[in-house]
Amino acid sequence: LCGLIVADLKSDQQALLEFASSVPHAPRLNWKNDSSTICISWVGVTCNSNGTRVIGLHLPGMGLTGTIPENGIGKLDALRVLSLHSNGLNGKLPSNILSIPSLQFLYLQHNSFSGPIPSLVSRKLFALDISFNSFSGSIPPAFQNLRRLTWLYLQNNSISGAIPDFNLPSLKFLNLSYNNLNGSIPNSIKTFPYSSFVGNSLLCGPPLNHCSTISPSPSPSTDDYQPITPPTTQNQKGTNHKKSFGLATILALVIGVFAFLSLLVVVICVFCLKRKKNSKSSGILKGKASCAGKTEVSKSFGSGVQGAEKNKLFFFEGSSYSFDLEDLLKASAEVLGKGSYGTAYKAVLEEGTTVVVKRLKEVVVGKKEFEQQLEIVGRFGSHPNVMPLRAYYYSKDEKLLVYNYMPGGSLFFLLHGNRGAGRTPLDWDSRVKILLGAAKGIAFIHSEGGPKFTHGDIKSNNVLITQELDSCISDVGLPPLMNAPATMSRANGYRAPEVTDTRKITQKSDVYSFGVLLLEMLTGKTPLRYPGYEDVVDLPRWVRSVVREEWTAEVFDEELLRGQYVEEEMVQMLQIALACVAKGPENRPRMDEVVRMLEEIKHPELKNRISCESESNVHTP
Ligand SMILES: Nc1ncnc2c1ncn2[C@@H]1O[C@H](COP(=O)(O)OP(=O)(O)OP(=O)(O)O)[C@@H](O)[C@H]1O
Repeated sequence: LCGLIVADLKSDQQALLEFASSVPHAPRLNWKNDSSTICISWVGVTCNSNGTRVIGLHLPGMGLTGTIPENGIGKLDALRVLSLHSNGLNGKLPSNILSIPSLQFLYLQHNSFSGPIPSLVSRKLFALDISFNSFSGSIPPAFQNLRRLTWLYLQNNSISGAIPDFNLPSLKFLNLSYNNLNGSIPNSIKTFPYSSFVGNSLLCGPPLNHCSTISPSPSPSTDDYQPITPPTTQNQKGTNHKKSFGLATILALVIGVFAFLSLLVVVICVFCLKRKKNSKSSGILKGKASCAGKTEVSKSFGSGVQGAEKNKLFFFEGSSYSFDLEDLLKASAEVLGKGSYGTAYKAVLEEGTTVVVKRLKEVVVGKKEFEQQLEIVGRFGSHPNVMPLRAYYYSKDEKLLVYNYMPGGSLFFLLHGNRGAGRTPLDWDSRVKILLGAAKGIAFIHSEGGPKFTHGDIKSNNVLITQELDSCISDVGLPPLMNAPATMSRANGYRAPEVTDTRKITQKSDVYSFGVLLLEMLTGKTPLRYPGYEDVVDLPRWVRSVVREEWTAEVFDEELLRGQYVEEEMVQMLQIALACVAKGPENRPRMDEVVRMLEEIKHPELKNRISCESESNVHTP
C-alpha cells in the first residue's frame, strides 16, 4: 500500500515536471526533481491532508507561456482545482484535462487558448471558467450531463453554433456573452439575465429580443433574427396588422394590470385601517404591572396617562417576566457595550432573572410614533430567529428597551473574539447554521412588517447566539427612532452604497448588509473598525478584487480551511454573498430568495466532506 501511495505521488511529480518543462515560465516556479518536497514547498501545489496526492494546482498570473503538453496536467488524476488563469498559455487545450475524474474547479480565463473545447468533461465539474480566450467550435453536448455544474463562464471566445438545451439543475451563474452563438436561447436558461447572452448577434429569444417566427436554423441569415432593440422597434418590424394587434393587447394589459393594482391598493388600505382600529380596541401591548387585560392597558396608552402611571414598564404579550420598573432600576447592572443607539446593560434582578436593558439615546420621534414602531417590532418576537422585545419604557428623559439575555454572545465575538491561542474555532457547519437562521429572521421581518419595513442595522454584533448555535437578529426596527446622522457612521462597512441617511434604508439595503455579513463569515475579516481590529476593509470590494485574481485560495478564512468543510458549499456561499452586495439594489435578491439559496447549499448531493477518508477514495477507479 505504501508503495502504491509513493507511486501515485511520483506519477503526480512526473506530470507536473512534464508540464513545467513545456511551458516557459517565470523563475518563481521552484519545482525540483524531488518528490519529498512536492507537498511542502512547490509553488502553487496543494496536496491532500496526508500528503499522498496533488489535489490543487494554482498558478495564476505566473507568466506561463506556450502550450500545455498532452502528458502533463491531464495525468494528475486526483486534481480538484486547476487554476492557470491570467497567463499567456496558447494552443489547443489537451483533451484529457477537462476529463480529470476528480476535477471540480477549472480556471483558465485570460489566456490565449484556441481550438475546440474538449468534449469529454468530468461529471464532478462545479466551476468552469474559460472566458477571454480564443476557443472556437461549439459547446460540447456532454455539458448537458454536468449535474453539479454551478458556474459556466465561456464569455469572450469565438464559440459558435446553437446552445445545447442545458438541463443543469445546479447552474446558477452563466455567461456566454460575446461569442458567435446562434439560434434561440433554450428554455432551461432563459431566466438568466441579458448580460449572460449579449454580444452574440445571431442569438435570440428571452432575455434577448424575440426570435422571428421563422424557426432558427443552425446557420441563419441575419434577417431571420432581429437585433437587440427596444420592444417598440421590434413591433415596427412586424406587419401592420400585427402591430395594431400588439399595441391593443399591450394597452389592454396595461389598463388591466393598473385596474387590478388600484383595486389591490384599496383593499389593502381598507384592511390596514380595519386592523389599526382593531388593534386600538384590543391592543397588542399589555400592562404587566397590573393584572389588567389588554383593553384597559391600551386605554392607558391611548388616553396618555399622567403622573406615576406614565412611568410604567410595558410588557409585550408572551413575556413571562414578572418584575416592574422599580425592580429593574434596583438590579445590579454591567455595561455590555455602547452602540450607536445607546448603552446595553446586563441586568440581574433580585429575583434572579437576567435581562438586557438598552438605554436609548437621541430618540427623535415622539411617544406615539415610538409606540407604533415598537408595536410592530413586538409582533416579530414570535419568530425563533428574531430577538423578542420583551418590554419598553418611554418617558421624556428616558427610553429603555428590555430583551432576553443571550449568554452565547454575538456572532461578532464568535468570529473575531480571542483569535489567539485557546480560541475555539467556529466550524463551517456552525457558520452556515448561524447565517441561515439570521437570514430567516430578516426574511421574516421583511415579510411580516410589510414592504417598507427594514432592519436597518444588520451586522455581526446584532446576530446573537444561543447555546445551541441558533441565531437571533437583534436591534430590530430601531433606526427610524434614532437621530439619522448618528446611526450613519462612515466606518460602517455593512452599509449599502446608496444609503446616505436612515431614510434611504430599504429591504434591499438590508440584503446588502446581510451579504457583507456572509463575507465576514467566509473571510474571517471584519468590516468594522474596533479596538484591536484596525484592519478595516471594504469587504465587498476586497473580495471582488481577490475573486478576480485567485479566489478559492485566498478569500476564505484560514480557520475554515483548517477544519472540515465542503469546498463547493463555500464557493456557493461566496457567490450568494456577492449577489447580495451587488452595487445596484435592483440586482440584489430578496431576502426570502437568499434564504432559499442558502438552504440549497446544504443539498445532500453536495455533501462531500474533505477528509482523510474521502481523500483516499478520490483516485479509486
Ligand atoms: N440580548 C443580548 N444578550 C447578550 N448580549 C447582548 C444583547 N444585546 C446586545 N448584546 C451585546 O452588547 C453589546 C452592545 O450592544 P448594542 O446593541 O448596544 O451595540 P452594538 O450592537 O455593538 O452596536 P449598535 O447599537 O450600533 O447596533 C454588543 O456586544 C452586543 O453583542
